[in-house]
Amino acid sequence: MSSRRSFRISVPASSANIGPGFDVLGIGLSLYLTLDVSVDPKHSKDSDEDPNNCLISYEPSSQGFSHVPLRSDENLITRTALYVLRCNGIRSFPSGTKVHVNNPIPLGRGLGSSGAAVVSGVVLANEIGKLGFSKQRMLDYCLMIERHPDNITAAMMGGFVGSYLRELSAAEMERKEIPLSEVLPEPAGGADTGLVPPDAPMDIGRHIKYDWCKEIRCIAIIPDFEVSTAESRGVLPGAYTAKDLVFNLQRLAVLTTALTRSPPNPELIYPAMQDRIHQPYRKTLIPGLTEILASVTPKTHPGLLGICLSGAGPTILALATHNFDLIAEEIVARFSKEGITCSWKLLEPAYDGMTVTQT
Ligand SMILES: Nc1ncnc2c1ncn2[C@@H]1O[C@H](COP(=O)(O)OP(=O)(O)OP(=O)(O)O)[C@@H](O)[C@H]1O
Ligand SMILES: N[C@@H](CCO)C(=O)O
Repeated sequence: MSSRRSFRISVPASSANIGPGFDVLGIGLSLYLTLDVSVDPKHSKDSDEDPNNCLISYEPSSQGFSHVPLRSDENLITRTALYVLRCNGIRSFPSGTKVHVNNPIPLGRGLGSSGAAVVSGVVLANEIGKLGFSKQRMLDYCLMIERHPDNITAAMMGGFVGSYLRELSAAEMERKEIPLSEVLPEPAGGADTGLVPPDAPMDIGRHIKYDWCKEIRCIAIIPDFEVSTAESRGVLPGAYTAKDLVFNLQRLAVLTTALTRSPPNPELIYPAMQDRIHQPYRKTLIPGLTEILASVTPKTHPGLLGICLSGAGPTILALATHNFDLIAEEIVARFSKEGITCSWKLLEPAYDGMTVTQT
């Protein structure tokens, strides 16, 4: 009997922060990274070319097709998987592993491409290594790699979520890979020294899934340039005034419930999506940001509920109930005045998050 296996992993894009919820709020969005995975020992020759037995390919229409690395210890998806496998005593992929990636999520635009890649990598290891982890346990591994829980939790769990990292003990903090400021800078677990990387602590991330008012849809206006999350965090200050913190906390408290109520109230939501913690500082990286956020309002554009920077930018997220084209075209036109071209997409929340299907 053949021991061939094949399955598909699907992980949604996400938008983090939603204005005041910096590093806290996220929404899974209906744009999916998929991995078609097969393990067939009869095809071991193909995968033997990779040091860890994994032949990676990308659909030509994928974002990043021309430049994402295809070596398994360099590609973010497979190096994440290798890290999880090695934590669990498995050094490499089984002979004959093939991973075909289809990625419609633009890279470095604030739509959670790295979060989706990390989630898919952890799930890949869980399936390949038959590790039997729950989504909650897989989140721990994801959070060892990408530290802010907002995109990761939305991608894994789906829907509209609030999340935080639990306080780590002194012993846990000593481990040099926690907290990582950004995505793993080095290949998984470093070079393959044969050492087992330290395992992820339990229950690093805590979350709650909110309801979502079904009339609200998500417009993503995506400029044609990248801002890396590292760069976009680099412009933030190290400390904030109590006034600015209270400004965000007050809005956050109202926003999470306002987005669940039907009919949604633009007079409550629009001001509740304002922020003083990250957006004002990121305007230096995103020409036109301040003007766009201030001038496209429910009064100028009926149907609009609220507007914010998506994740670390440069994508703008507009929440609306109707008039999607007019809202998107206005923002596209405003970016155009800055010499920036954009595309836009009308998306729904991805309520289920990551899924695995046997194929
Ligand atoms: N499908 C993928 N395959 C391989 N590498 C990927 C993939 N998706 C993302 N990456 C890596 O992640 C990088 C983008 O991560 P970054 O955190 O800067 O932006 P983002 O996740 O798109 O935005 P944000 O975190 O603000 O939502 C890419 O440049 C690439 O190195
Ligand atoms: N909360 C994060 C999301 C990007 O990963 C940020 O805004 O930097």
